[in-house]
Amino acid sequence: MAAPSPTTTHHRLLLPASTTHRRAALALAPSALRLPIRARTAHGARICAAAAPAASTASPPSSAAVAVEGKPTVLVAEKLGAAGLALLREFANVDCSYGLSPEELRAKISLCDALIVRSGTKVGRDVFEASGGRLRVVGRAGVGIDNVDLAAATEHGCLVVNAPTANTVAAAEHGIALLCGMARNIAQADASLKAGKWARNKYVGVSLVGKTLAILGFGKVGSEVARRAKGLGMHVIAHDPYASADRARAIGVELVSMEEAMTTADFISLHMPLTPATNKMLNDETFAKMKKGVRIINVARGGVIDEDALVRALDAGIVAQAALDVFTKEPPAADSKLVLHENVTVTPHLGASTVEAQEGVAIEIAEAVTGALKGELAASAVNAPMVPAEVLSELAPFVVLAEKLGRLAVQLVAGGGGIKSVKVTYASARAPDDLDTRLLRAMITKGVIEPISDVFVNLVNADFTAKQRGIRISEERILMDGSPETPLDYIQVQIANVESKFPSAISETGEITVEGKVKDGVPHLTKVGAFEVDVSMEGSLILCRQVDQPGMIGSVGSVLGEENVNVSFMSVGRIAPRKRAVMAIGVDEEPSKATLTKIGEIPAIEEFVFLKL
Ligand SMILES: NC(=O)c1ccc[n+]([C@@H]2O[C@H](COP(=O)([O-])OP(=O)(O)OC[C@H]3O[C@@H](n4cnc5c(N)ncnc54)[C@H](O)[C@@H]3O)[C@@H](O)[C@H]2O)c1
Ligand SMILES: O=C(O)[C@H](O)COP(=O)(O)O
Repeated sequence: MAAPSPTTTHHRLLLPASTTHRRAALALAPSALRLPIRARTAHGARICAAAAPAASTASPPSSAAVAVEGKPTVLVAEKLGAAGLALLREFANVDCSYGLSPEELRAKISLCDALIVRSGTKVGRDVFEASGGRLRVVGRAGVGIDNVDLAAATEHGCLVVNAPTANTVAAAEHGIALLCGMARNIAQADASLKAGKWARNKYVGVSLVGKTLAILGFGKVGSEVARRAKGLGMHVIAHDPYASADRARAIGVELVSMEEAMTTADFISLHMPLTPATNKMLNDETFAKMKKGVRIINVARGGVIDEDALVRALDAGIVAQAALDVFTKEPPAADSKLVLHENVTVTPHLGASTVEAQEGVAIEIAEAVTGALKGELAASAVNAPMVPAEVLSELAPFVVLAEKLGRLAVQLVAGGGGIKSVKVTYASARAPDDLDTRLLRAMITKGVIEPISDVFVNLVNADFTAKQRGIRISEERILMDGSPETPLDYIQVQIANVESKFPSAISETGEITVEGKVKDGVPHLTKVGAFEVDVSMEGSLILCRQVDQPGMIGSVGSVLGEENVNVSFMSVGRIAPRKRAVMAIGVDEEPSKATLTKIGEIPAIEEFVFLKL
């Protein structure tokens, strides 16, 4: 007979919480998904689950203005609009500390639940390490997240959200301003006149009408620039490997190859993110292909241009002029040849800097950060899978089932450290491409890993954590007959190549197997090994394998009754009458070791296990 081995588990939250607040968090606990969602779908945004408790008790930084006990602490490291700050203050202790050195940021961060930055603060691995696990959300008040180490954030289970829409128009307007200003030498002529000169012949410009503008990166800003340039009478083409040709056509823009963009454009405007693939995308080789006298505008990121190569192209006359808002190093060196070049117009990263955009960005990021801290769903998560709101809402009960099945399966393993392979089977009448299982997989992973480790698993770090522990999570679909209205018929979780402390949980094919369904919105355990049972998955569970004979329910029930342990449900699954059976008993209270030993001593009971759901 297997020795009783109660497994103690804590229901943890999707995002790390301070230990002292786990109790508060429990109130939120099905928590992982609190619906309805603060809808951002008006922007066409998709939504991803992130959850956490609303509070943390660690002392807030001394500089937080009114530090209220029990509220989370948000460090705002760069200037943020007043409306956003007001929203944050309704919910959190807000510490506005602008211009921190990297050392100061590292020193403060372990006292903060969330950090809000713009492009001027580098949030590297050192910051996540220094946070000691407390930092749960990084909010980028703007679009570009190249200053945040996303891999490190993910590894630390920290959600990164941005404000992707509020500064689009401002950036596009700045791009157009630079385009027009450069074509007519506005900045140079202004400086010349202020220096006492009247140089009418020197500053003859070029016209825009009829000229070809190539937009590289046809996303939000790129397409707004295109619309405006069309209004100026320009012929607009765009290169973007991921953009839809239909969307481009709808605004009269032709999508072309990089080669065609390089060789035909009179003006080139850059609007792609800085990634390893776009780093130094304009370089000696690409400048050599351009039309002589091309003009370049960059309001994206400095790093997408090889700046030394641009100086060479300007000196060689390949590039007639450049207008730059962004630089590889910001601020650039005072003696930067590029900045000081007479054919270059510069602004100090002002693309997003309009009053309207900054208020919008501040509100957008404050909503995203407070929502994530409250355990709501982040529409603008950048390091977690995005799941559409409607999908989340229908999957919500299956998410709870998924975590409980994972939690149950791992407790059945005799010594959990050796788990290498978890197989999940989803039985559904839906076509495979009509069922998004990423969230379910993350929750099963959470259920499997948390009881056997100290790590917090959430939607952000589930896949990473499983990989790091050498656990392969594989998924399989079974196509059922029936109505595709319900997303899933059942979920099965199997753990292969392990021994079980309840050997009856091992199926004919050799894996620990548990299966469950959602009935009336409640998760039910419907199969253990080869035995069919039907118990709702709440509280704790005793599984017994016994000889199927009369009086077993009464015998176990009376042992539990002697200790005043309330039985909430019972179900018996048997292979055949009077042969082996598995009895699943739900209990409201945790029985003492002595009581569990007494159950084990009932003669017909061959093995049993106590499990926490
Ligand atoms: N100067 C500023 O103050 C300012 C303000 C806002 C945005 N930005 C920057 O502008 C850029 C664009 O912002 P957005 O909001 O339009 O982003 P976005 O994600 O909507 O658009 C970026 C586009 O670039 C495309 N792209 C990716 N790789 C590419 C490649 N190799 N070649 C061509 N296209 C590629 C993507 O498919 C996408 O369509 C970002 O770098 C952002 O940080 C700067
Ligand atoms: O990526 C962005 O949103 C822009 O570059 C704006 O950056 P900022 O918030 O530092 O102005």
